[in-house]
Amino acid sequence: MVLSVNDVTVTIDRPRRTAVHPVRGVSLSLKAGETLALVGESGCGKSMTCLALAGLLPNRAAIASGTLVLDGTDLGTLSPRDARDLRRRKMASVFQDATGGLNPVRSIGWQVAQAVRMRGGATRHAAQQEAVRLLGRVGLPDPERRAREFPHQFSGGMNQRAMIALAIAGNPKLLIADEATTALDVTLQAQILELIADLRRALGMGVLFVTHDLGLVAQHADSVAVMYAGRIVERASTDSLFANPRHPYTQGLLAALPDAMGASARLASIDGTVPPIDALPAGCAFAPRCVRASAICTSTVPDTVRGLACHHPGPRVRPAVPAMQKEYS
Ligand SMILES: Nc1ncnc2c1ncn2[C@@H]1O[C@H](COP(=O)(O)OP(=O)(O)OP(=O)(O)O)[C@@H](O)[C@H]1O
Repeated sequence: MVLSVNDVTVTIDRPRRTAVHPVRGVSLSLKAGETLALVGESGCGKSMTCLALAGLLPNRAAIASGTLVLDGTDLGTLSPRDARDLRRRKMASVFQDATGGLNPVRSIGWQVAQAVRMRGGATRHAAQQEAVRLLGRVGLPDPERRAREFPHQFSGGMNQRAMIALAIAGNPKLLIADEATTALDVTLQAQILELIADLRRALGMGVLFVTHDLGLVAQHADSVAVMYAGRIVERASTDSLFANPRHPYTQGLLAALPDAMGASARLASIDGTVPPIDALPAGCAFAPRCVRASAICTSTVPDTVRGLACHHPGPRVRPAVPAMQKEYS
């Protein structure tokens, strides 16, 4: 396993108020070469999960319990410094707002070359050449010249591409991409996802990606974890999740997909909203929005059994949305 996340809870301390838990008992695993998509509505805890894995939680937020095993090493057994080093060597992350991840006083090429050297141990010259090649691969025109430029000379989209080059430089074992390509135009987004897929296949990189786009999930992910109010409510292979979602929340998300045939672009969003994390209902957090909720749902949090956390899992009641075909294997 490239990554095992076991029962991880993230706590945010709040001055003079009770702490909140944006991530609650999350378990995930990722094999080499596998792509796992993390999906769910806004505010479900996807970004907090990624930040926890990447060691980038904001102030006052921390992993309160659970374990993270990265490429065979339990990060909890390491000193903070060693944990940071291990993460730096083995994993890379790209978030939607890229600019914060770049150093303003170093050229783009220098930064990518540094990442190549840090992970791969290449010579300086080879790392510089590799940096130019990577900048070309993420779609930067004239990469040799662009490599000498600084982040402020780049547009937002170009910086996003530079961040992706930086992330995949030196072949990390694990790539965490949190809405990493959302800001890019559709063609470039497709190119970058293809590039990531190439690297995944060629180098056995594990990819955890967060997206709101279920079409991308169908095309690029091997498996899917559906998150709701800080918990994983359903985990399954992409094929089985799209063909036979079992959790009412997953069924709601899939029903919100426009008809794959384009016949009706019905966006039937799920009634209600995600509860705020400081006012979660007792029992299953989805119960107030759930068509199948019964008394037990409002009193008892469901255990996760074979990847499903639901008291009443079952086939969907709505008409089926045609399963989307995977474009890449
Ligand atoms: N610093 C903070 N203090 C308190 N609560 C926070 C803080 N940061 C985030 N949250 C809360 O944590 C929860 C999870 O947020 P998170 O950003 O992980 O969701 P998300 O699923 O990634 O949403 P999106 O798709 O919009 O990025 C939300 O309810 C959010 O309001």
